[in-house]
Amino acid sequence: MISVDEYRAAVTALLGTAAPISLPLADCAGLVLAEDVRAGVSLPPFDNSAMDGYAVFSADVAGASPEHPVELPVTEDIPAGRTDIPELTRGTAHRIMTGAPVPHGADSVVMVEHTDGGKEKVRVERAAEPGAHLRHTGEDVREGTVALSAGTVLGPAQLGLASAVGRERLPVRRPLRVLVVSTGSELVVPPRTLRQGQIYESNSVMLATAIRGLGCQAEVAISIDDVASFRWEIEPRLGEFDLVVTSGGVSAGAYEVVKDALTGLGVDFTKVAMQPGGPQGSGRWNGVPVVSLPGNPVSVLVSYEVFLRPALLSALGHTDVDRRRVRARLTERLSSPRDRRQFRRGYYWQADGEVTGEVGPRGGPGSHLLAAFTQANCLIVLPEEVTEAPEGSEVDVLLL
Ligand SMILES: Nc1nc2c(c(=O)[nH]1)N[C@H]1C(S)=C(S)[C@@H](COP(=O)(O)OP(=O)(O)OC[C@H]3O[C@@H](n4cnc5c(N)ncnc54)[C@H](O)[C@@H]3O)O[C@H]1N2
Ligand code: MOO
Repeated sequence: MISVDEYRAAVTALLGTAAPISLPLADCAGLVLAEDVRAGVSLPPFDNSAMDGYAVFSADVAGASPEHPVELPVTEDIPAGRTDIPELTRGTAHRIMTGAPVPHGADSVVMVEHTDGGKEKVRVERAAEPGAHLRHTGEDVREGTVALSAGTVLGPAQLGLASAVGRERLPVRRPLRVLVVSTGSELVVPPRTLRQGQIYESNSVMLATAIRGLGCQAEVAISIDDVASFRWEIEPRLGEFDLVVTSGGVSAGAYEVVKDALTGLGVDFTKVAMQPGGPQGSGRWNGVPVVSLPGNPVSVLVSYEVFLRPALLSALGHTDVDRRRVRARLTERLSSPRDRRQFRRGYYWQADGEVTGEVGPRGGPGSHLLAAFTQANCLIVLPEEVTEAPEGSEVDVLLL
């Protein structure tokens, strides 16, 4: 039997780190930048106005007030997008809009609200400090400096900045292409009619959803419990994928299709000291990483959380791969098998003003209780040495 931490490290090492690839910004959401990105332009690229109003030389409107307005001729109109930059002559004003380039010779902008809004000539009713309402070249980012550093997770702000400094594509860690294989002769896909002894398939939906949620690609295949047909269906497709994740067929029965098909081909099957999710397999099949999870749906999701999610995040270049861990008081007594780390589905909440939250189990320990998982927002972690956790005791909780 291998420990949870050892097995998690083995799966993370198996997946390694994805190579960099250049992708259009629209395909980069949630991915991790593989190299530093330097700004192709300064931000702002030119001195520009922060307000709609009039560009002036501040000394020309010194002392202006509603009682003693200063009148200036308006000699230019500068909307945003005007590409020539005219010069402001002392004693005149240019009408200017937010984001438009500030003319040479102007050192401030008077908001339109502090004028009569005139087009030919303008009455300025308030003095302007030098520099008022000006946004300076490079105030946000200087051309040539690192705007986004390698390892940055690309969300809306980061992708917006990439576009603002002139990038159309970015070097990112390539999202893994994952083949999710559900095994079991009892499996039927909705809306086909169930016969006695059959069940509707759910593992591939869970895994593909979770994997896609990280920014990876997932395709799904379903195999019956027959070694020859499992190999025949999956082996020719291995070259299309960076990872194969199977579920089912790994424990001790007479028809363990995944274990029987892949033992001796580079995939090792073992027991991990946890519950659920004890029976696991991992290795390479024709060089392609394979992670084989047990078939029970709750075991699948818990195995995903404990092993696959951190390994996939790490492969994608993330450094923060762990769920947030908090301490919480148990609302009821829980028991756990000796020498196994137990992960129970739970609901965590923290009352206003309380330092420590509370957590209650959702459903029992059974790894077939998928409906209870849908009521959970966390996993309660009962360590290997714990067999009893009394009501009111503090436990570790992983927030999902
Ligand atoms: N004698 C032993 N029996 C079992 C052991 C053991 O150590 N000794 N371990 C148990 C544990 S723990 C688990 S977990 C399961 C794992 O078994 P398998 O990985 O071989 O999974 P299956 O037998 O194929 O399926 C288990 C269960 O899950 C259902 N299932 C499978 N795939 C799907 C799917 N895609 N969608 C929905 N449900 C699925 C399947 O019908 C079974 O009910 O073994 C225990 N037995
Ligand atoms: O390990 Mo099994 O996953 O307990 O149900």
